[in-house]
Amino acid sequence: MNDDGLVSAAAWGDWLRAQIATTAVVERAVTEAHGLVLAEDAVARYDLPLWANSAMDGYAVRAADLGVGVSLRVLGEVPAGSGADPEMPVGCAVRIMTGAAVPTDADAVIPVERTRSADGETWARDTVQILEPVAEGANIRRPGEDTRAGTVLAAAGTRLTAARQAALAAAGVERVRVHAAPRVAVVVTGSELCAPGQVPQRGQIPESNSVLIAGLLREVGLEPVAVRHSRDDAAGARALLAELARGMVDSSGCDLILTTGGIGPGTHDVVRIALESEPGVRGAHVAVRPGAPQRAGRLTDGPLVIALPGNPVSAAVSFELFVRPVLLGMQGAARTERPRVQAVAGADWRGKVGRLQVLPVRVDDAGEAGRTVDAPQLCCVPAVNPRGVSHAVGGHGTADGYALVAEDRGDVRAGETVPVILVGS
Ligand SMILES: Nc1nc2c(c(=O)[nH]1)N[C@H]1C(S)=C(S)[C@@H](COP(=O)(O)OP(=O)(O)OC[C@H]3O[C@@H](n4cnc5c(N)ncnc54)[C@H](O)[C@@H]3O)O[C@H]1N2
Ligand code: MOO
Repeated sequence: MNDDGLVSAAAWGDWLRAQIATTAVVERAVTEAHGLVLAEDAVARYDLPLWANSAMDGYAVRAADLGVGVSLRVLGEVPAGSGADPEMPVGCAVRIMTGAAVPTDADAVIPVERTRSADGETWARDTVQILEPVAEGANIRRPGEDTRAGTVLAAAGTRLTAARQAALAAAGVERVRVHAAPRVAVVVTGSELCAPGQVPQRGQIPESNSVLIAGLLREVGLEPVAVRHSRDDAAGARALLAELARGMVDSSGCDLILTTGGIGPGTHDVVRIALESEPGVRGAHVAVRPGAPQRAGRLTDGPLVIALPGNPVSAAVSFELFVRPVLLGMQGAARTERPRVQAVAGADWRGKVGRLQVLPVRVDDAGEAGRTVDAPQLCCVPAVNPRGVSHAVGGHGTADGYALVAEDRGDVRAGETVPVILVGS
């Protein structure tokens, strides 16, 4: 790959992946591991459910004792959390609550609604009458019917979502081995940028890329270790990158520096100027719209740097296509790309053969495009004007996803199907 040559999006992604070093493997409490990627399989320690337990508030019974109008002697009560296992002679019942361990002698639970007490109260004290019998096994959640002890609940390479974390906690897994979260520093560049809340003077704009990139990092479970702004001053930008590379952000340094802006051919494009002398850093014109200019590589004895274009939508698209997979790859994730869904285009738009087009779209399941098809399905319409995407930070904020129009496709016509990455929920 030549510096500043035209490369496909796939080739640029492959080259970036080849630069990745996976982060250290560390042990964490399951409760502290949300969003991290498992370095080893996590195996259920307990059966789920752990005990035969009741799915209903009612009476633990022997199914063979039941019949319409039959009365059973009530021996007592087993609430959830009780360790009691009362003996149940024939013709007896025990009040039992949802989640409570079912007595060994019982083989069914009859919901309280299918019973009557002698005194008209909901719950019988001494004798309960059966209104509608249940079959053997009814309303008992069997040990291991969900998951057996010894089952791999989450394989190495899996990211711990809240649901996976909860599954591990429920199955008695206390600690997991995970890849440490990559430490990411963010640098935005541009002398035209003013801080949020400051009133822009002529030529200035409110800075938004740091909000975008820090937020996208949080959406992938990472808190940036530093967010800095460099003016368009080459010496200052070089000094800031060197400072971050030396690990002066905090005592532990960073694994990745993400920059936005300043990578074009302009006289003030300071990130390009600062990185041009770095032997491990490559620049390329990637065949993708938006997000064509890209520069990345490893600083000498230092972290990986990925320099994204400054246009806000170009930066966001570049993050989705190139940075997110790198962040997950650094953590050994088995899956580094989001799934794609098919959606019907609700409008015509122009494409360009030879470029992967990544168009921010609004997606719904009954929108304008729904009228062009018989069955309800996902529809997408451009969230920005397809002729001017890269700067359209406002329209981009209304998008739910990115339509991906392949390099060989060109124009898209209403009613055609396009793959979409959903990002907005
Ligand atoms: N002669 C050429 N000019 C440009 C080319 C080219 O190939 N030849 N490519 C264009 C494309 S495509 C892109 S993308 C941009 C990339 O330029 P930079 O990465 O150098 O970005 P900047 O010039 O610094 O900024 C571009 C644009 O984005 C705004 N911006 C930058 N940072 C922020 C921020 N933190 N928050 C909000 N907005 C930001 C900036 O004001 C500019 O409007 O180059 C084209 N030009
Ligand atoms: O590549 Mo630029 O990101 O099209 O606007």
